[in-house]
Amino acid sequence: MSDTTEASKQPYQQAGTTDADKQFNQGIEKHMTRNSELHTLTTGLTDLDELLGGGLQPGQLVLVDGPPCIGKTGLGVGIALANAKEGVATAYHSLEMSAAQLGTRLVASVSGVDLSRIKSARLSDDEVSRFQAAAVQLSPMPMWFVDPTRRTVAQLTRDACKLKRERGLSLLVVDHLHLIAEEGASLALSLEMAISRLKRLAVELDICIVLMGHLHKRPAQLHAFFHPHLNDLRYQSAIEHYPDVVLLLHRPGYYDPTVDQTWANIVVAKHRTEKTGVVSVAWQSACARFVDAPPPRFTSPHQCYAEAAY
Ligand SMILES: Nc1ncnc2c1ncn2[C@@H]1O[C@H](COP(=O)(O)OP(=O)(O)OP(=O)(O)O)[C@@H](O)[C@H]1O
Repeated sequence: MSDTTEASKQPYQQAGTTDADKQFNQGIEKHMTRNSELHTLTTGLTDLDELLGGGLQPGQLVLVDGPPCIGKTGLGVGIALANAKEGVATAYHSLEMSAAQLGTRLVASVSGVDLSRIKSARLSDDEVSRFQAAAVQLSPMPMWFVDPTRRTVAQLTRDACKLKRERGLSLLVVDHLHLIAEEGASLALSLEMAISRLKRLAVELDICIVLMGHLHKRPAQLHAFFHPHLNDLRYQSAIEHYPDVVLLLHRPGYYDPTVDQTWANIVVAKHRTEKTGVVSVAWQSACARFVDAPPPRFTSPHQCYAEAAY
């Protein structure tokens, strides 16, 4: 008798009995085991970690966006430091700063010493000891700076694979997207290709990639009073498809000198598996870092509206 019974000819089968169902159930079990083994990566910011469902995950591409000098590098350095401190193998690929400049940013971020005072070498005794303590804290951390002359995704991929193989890389910060060149492609195509390839790299190496971008297109006059949204970014199709998480930086004081200059918000504008929302943090300009902060005190009705409007 052939196996073409009535049941096997049905175009559908009872839920839970098909091969696809079995594969689905096995997939869920595997996913749950994997999740319990996953090492969540911190952002270094308590409320942000909470909103992100515990933090960032291996395999994720995280896009951090905002206008020039809003603090993208500050956030990237903070995420890299917070994880390297925990022993997470971390690489920082800055395409805009030398290793020495990046080193200065790291020391300022750890010590809280004013960046301009470090650069001018005019430090008080207290600052010298904080600087030295930060350097001692930094030296054993598993953090690598990637050669800033490596400017294509292919070069970046080779370096990341090597670091994964030799050092167990878990976190890669790429600062920033616009400086990655894809030869022979238009800017739009080059950026979309870079975003998609970095997503693939994150999955293939099972690492978290934090990518800084500047894809904002919103008119500046609105920025002080409203949080940025996902649809304020260019290259929507790439943004919709590839990053797992999109963080938008917003500092009302960036646009309006009359408001509290430390007040900053991080908008989780996209998250593939968690809810979106906004967290308030504090921006410390002198050492270019974000730190945890209590909820902001509203100093004008416009600022209240910015909170309520998201
Ligand atoms: N030497 C310094 N002294 C004082 N503030 C500084 C110094 N260096 C940086 N900052 C602060 O850090 C801000 C820039 O932060 P950051 O470099 O993280 O921004 P960004 O968004 O990464 O900039 P870009 O778009 O140029 O990459 C400046 O606007 C300033 O507030």
